[in-house]
Amino acid sequence: MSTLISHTPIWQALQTHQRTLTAVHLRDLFAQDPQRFVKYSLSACGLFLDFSKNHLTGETFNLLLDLARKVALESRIEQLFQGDNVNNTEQRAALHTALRNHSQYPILVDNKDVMPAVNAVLAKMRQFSETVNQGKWLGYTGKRIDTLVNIGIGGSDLGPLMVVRALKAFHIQPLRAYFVSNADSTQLAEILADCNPETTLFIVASKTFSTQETLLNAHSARRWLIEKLGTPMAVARHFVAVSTNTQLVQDFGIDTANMFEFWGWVGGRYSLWSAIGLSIAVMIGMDNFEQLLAGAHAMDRHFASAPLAENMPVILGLLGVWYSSFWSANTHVILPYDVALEHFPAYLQQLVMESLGKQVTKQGINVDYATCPISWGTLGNNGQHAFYQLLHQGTQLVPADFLVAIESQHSLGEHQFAVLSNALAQAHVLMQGRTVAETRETLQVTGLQAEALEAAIPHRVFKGNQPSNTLVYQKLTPQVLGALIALYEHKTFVQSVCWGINAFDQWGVELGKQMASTFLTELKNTKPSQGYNSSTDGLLNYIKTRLV
Ligand SMILES: O=P(O)(O)OC[C@H]1O[C@H](O)[C@H](O)[C@@H](O)[C@@H]1O
Repeated sequence: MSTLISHTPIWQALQTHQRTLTAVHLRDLFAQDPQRFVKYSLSACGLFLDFSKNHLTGETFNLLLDLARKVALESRIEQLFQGDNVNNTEQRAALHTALRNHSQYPILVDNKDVMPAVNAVLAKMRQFSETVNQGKWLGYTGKRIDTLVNIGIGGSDLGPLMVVRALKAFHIQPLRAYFVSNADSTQLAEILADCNPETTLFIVASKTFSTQETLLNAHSARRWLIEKLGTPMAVARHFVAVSTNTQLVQDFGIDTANMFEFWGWVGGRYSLWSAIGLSIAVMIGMDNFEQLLAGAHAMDRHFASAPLAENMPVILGLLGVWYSSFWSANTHVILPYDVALEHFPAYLQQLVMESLGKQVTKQGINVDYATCPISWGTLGNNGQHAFYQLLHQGTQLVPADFLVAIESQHSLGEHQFAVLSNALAQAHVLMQGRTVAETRETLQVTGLQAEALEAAIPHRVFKGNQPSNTLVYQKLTPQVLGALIALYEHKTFVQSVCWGINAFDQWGVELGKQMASTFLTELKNTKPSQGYNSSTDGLLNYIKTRLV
């Protein structure tokens, strides 16, 4: 599209419609329509979505669907799945869906079906993970591997870390996994202190194999191993690599027989389904990894085939656009009521903000509407005792997603009732609020004097009207988790299509990296730094004189 979507009648219709809704409280929408829950909820792939607690009427829904049609969402979804150049600034496809294509339909990239290569890597991952799981992959001194250390950052860390932690109940014993990502040596040093060099396997995960933090950590880990085991020969039994760059893997000193390949058309933040998920495959076993892929594939099929009005990622994506671009919601909070999903909000931050934190369209035109919200969140139960105050009585509109497991991974009697009642209570109160009259009524029974009672009311009123989605699933299995992740991937894609932006590049991270390499040289240069600006020069020189 050459013009901005904001200059079309449908966008303007949504703006006008939004103004009519600002005065309508969510509780009124429920009062007006007893069918809201039935109308605005649906199931797909083991997930149940209630989106009725949103600033949404039948008219809103229709207008949002018109927006989806205006941006030709259905054909854009088709293009994504068939391997078109959807990532136009890098001239490539974004085919994470091919990695979990359990239907095995051919997917062509440059006229070549990618499925045989995908299947070959999956087979290699199976063979490797089974060898490790059966205790047949031996370290240099002949001992079985019991510890994995994944060295990677960004998409080569957040996805595998999140899934490995989420599926702890499925871990194969006696394996344990660590994740090293940060350049601060404290992280690696503390992990190595817990590792036995004879039984530790390092997975160096990097799409480019040129990421500063990852290479630093990989080199330090290799030095540690050689020092402990006394010979560089040990590296072959204790290091494997996952990358698209064979040459750099070889240059690092890892035998390509121990390399697991993936491809340029897999974006870093969409890569946990590829060999980047090797730590997952080893920790939960390849059969469970396949279940994760199957869950994602089921969501892919749903996304590609369900009508727009019954399509879960489409609905979530349209609501995302609705709040960012029309309601000025600057943030979106993710609130899992499932400890297994502790790392899900952090994982989503990269998926959402690296994909949608863009200010120009795919054609390079500056947008004149808000795009990506700040994505944040933490375990809901903990958040209640930390930041929910702001959600309830602050001044900002904060759309929320409640992620609710009916069953915990480990059942201990009463606990799950507490979890579920809290999740339901928070979503309810955020929407419903408590009016002045209701607050007064509540306070009257406390026997407060009239004046004190009136003074107390404003502090105890809840405006409510905070929108939320509630996603419920029975229990987090590999399959459910696969579907959940794919749901958010596709939601993100839907938003990108509506905003006309590229969800698959990340030019915004480059300049900082380049500057860091300039400042690395500056820090090592004993002469005073000058010529940047007084703050940067001042900080460089302050730190340089104190470097030990
Ligand atoms: O996998 P790598 O090539 O090491 O990249 C790791 C990460 O670094 C980059 O800076 C990108 O912003 C991320 O999208 C990527 O996931």
